[in-house]
Amino acid sequence: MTDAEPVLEVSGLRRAYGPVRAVDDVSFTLAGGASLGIVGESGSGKTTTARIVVGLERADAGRVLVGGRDRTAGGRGRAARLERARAVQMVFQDPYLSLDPRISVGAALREPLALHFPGRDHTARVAQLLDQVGLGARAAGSLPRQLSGGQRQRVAIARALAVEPAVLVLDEAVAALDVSVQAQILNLLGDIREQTGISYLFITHDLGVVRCVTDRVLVMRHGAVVESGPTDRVMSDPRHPYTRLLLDSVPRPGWDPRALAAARARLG
Ligand SMILES: Nc1ncnc2c1ncn2[C@@H]1O[C@H](COP(=O)(O)OP(=O)(O)OP(=O)(O)O)[C@@H](O)[C@H]1O
Repeated sequence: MTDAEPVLEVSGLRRAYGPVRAVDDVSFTLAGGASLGIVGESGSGKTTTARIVVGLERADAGRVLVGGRDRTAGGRGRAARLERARAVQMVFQDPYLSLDPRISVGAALREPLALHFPGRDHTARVAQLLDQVGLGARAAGSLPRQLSGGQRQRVAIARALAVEPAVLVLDEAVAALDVSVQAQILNLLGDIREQTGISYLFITHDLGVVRCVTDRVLVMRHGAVVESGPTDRVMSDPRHPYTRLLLDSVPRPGWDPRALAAARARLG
């Protein structure tokens, strides 16, 4: 954990869908260069929280400050939306859905660059982004279907990084990948954080992922935060019974950090 200024401050967030309290008074901060996990079972409110943070969903109450600026109110105009998008970007679970099948990788990367930095030549930046996510410049000419699932997720990450956001929100970003590819993508995300000082908000149901890539974790249940703290402490000494239950019922056998470490070692 760093002592850096918070890049993201969320306080008193609430969102209900009819009688369902999807997000029920959620507060947290994310420091510059830090990685915070939000864990919880299906329906606990993780995705709704993430979508409010990036501006895809409105909150009934509460505040979202990014870089000290309030992003909760207003923000419907084009300039406000662009400004928010520059600060916070999101990577989704399924790059098949987030990448347009008709658009080449190079064009997909040029899109946000043209939107945010119009009138410039982005050729060098596209090559740099592909390099940053471990894809060669030749990938620029490929269509999504010509790439593997892991390569597509690398493209989605590159596109999210294009505008150099302060915060990347990753919603189950490795859940659709098989274990060895998950390990590669988690490694890549670790490297990118080290190189750029970007902050991550990592939404996942997978405690193995949390252990690998976060320094702090927030445990959600029924829309509320039941426990939070340094990941090591929460994993080794859970204080809330629900956290203990989650730890005792790791969702997929064989998906544990040792398997990840071994897969990483094999991949070099
Ligand atoms: N657009 C919506 N309309 C109605 N109910 C919704 C909507 N979005 C979420 N909910 C409900 O809010 C609750 C929290 O959902 P949310 O998707 O945030 O949880 P989650 O922890 O991300 O779960 P999952 O991992 O399954 O996505 C659930 O009960 C869900 O059914």
